[in-house]
Amino acid sequence: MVTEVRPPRRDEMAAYYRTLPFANGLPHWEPADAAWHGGPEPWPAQRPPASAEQLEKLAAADTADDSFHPIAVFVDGRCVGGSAAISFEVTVPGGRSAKMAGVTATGVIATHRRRGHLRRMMQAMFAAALERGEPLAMLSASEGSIYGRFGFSPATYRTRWELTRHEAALLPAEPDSGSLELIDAVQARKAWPRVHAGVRARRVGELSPPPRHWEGLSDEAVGTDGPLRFLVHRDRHGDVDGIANFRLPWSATRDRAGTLVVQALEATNPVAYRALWGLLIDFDLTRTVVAPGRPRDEPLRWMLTNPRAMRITRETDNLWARLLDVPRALAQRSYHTPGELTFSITDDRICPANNGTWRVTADDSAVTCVATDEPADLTITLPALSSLYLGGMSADHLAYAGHITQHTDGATGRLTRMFRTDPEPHNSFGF
Ligand SMILES: CC(=O)SCCNC(=O)CCNC(=O)[C@H](O)C(C)(C)COP(=O)(O)OP(=O)(O)OC[C@H]1O[C@@H](n2cnc3c(N)ncnc32)[C@H](O)[C@@H]1OP(=O)(O)O
Repeated sequence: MVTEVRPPRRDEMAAYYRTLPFANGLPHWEPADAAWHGGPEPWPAQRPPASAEQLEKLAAADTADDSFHPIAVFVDGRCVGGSAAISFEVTVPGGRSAKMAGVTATGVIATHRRRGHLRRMMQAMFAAALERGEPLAMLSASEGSIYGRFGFSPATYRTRWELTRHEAALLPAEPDSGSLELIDAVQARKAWPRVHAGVRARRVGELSPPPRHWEGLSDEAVGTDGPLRFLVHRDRHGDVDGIANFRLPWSATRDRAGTLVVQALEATNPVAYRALWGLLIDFDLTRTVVAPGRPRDEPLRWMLTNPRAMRITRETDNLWARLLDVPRALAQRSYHTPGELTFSITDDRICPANNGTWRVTADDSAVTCVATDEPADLTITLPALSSLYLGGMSADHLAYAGHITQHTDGATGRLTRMFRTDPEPHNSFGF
């Protein structure tokens, strides 16, 4: 038996896609419409297996895309598993962009599972990412028990919240000198990249949009979800500084009728943000507003006369991070308070160059992370350091759970103060 792990050739792309759940018509693990978006269907319709034409179209698009790096496992020449890394940039604390390998579309066919094929693909993807100069990898996990063993750990969270229209009103604020406008999908495809670029520059965890990311925006209705509608805010000069995508799904049942689903909302300043929400939470003929995929620390809460009107109805991990090159990744971000910290990593079996003792030094002008022979202030597991990287997780809690062992008094507190970011990291779309 000959096992090969390598990128699929162009003529092998259809076989590669067929190892992935989506191409086989297998159910998505997340009942997106029901659980996240509040749509009227209890479960999204089963998708049929992708047709040969669809796979061919996908192969043409993916092979033309330089940021898409597929990997596959072949056993005796037959493709039995696949995955891919997408080259992204992610905003890290301090506002710089770090190169990142986004691992996605992973599957091993049922007859070949638990033989180490995913492990082989991960190793190959990590090595290729390091060669491309990407010091970290990220993914969203289908099952929470799979990816910790590869060094991944939650780094951002997302929530779904609901609000009852008659319970919610905005606190008074200065009059808005800008304006709101409903636009169509063609205009939205132009407006989104500008607003997103402004938001991404300032939001830790936000990703660079992949090629063709905004092309999917359309005015057409999808099933009972109703068409996507687009609302923009313009500042007093007429420039778009905020945008929202929302739906008013049709429903046969009275308790679900009148729901407005905000699928995305971004603004580059609080005035635009407030104005967009102001209209959406008080939209005629609606009763409930549902917002999926939002940050845990949504500022809207603090703009309401009754903060309790906004109820979190779901929360889950979003991006899982994995540092591939610890010193390089840590030197790319900045730190909340200046300081110096020495820490050891001993548990990285896949990227053993990360094992050792490192000293990170941050002052107002520069950050360094170098190997050192000095005694370590603390020992931290690679997944825990990966969780802390974007600054949204609690070092105290990770220490409490045994992922950090302190050797010098006060070292965990220093880690907390240096690594923390405010607001929490968030990514507005996945991959
Ligand atoms: C980032 C994304 O793309 S999320 C989408 C992931 N894909 C899916 O969930 C589709 C359905 N699942 C599958 O196709 C496969 O089960 C995969 C891809 C998740 C795993 O592939 P496999 O080839 O079986 O994994 P592999 O044999 O390399 O397993 C490596 C380790 O992970 C463990 N593992 C793999 N899958 C799972 C799982 N679903 N739950 C718990 N542990 C798992 C194995 O037990 C093994 O553990 P060990 O290192 O302690 O021995």
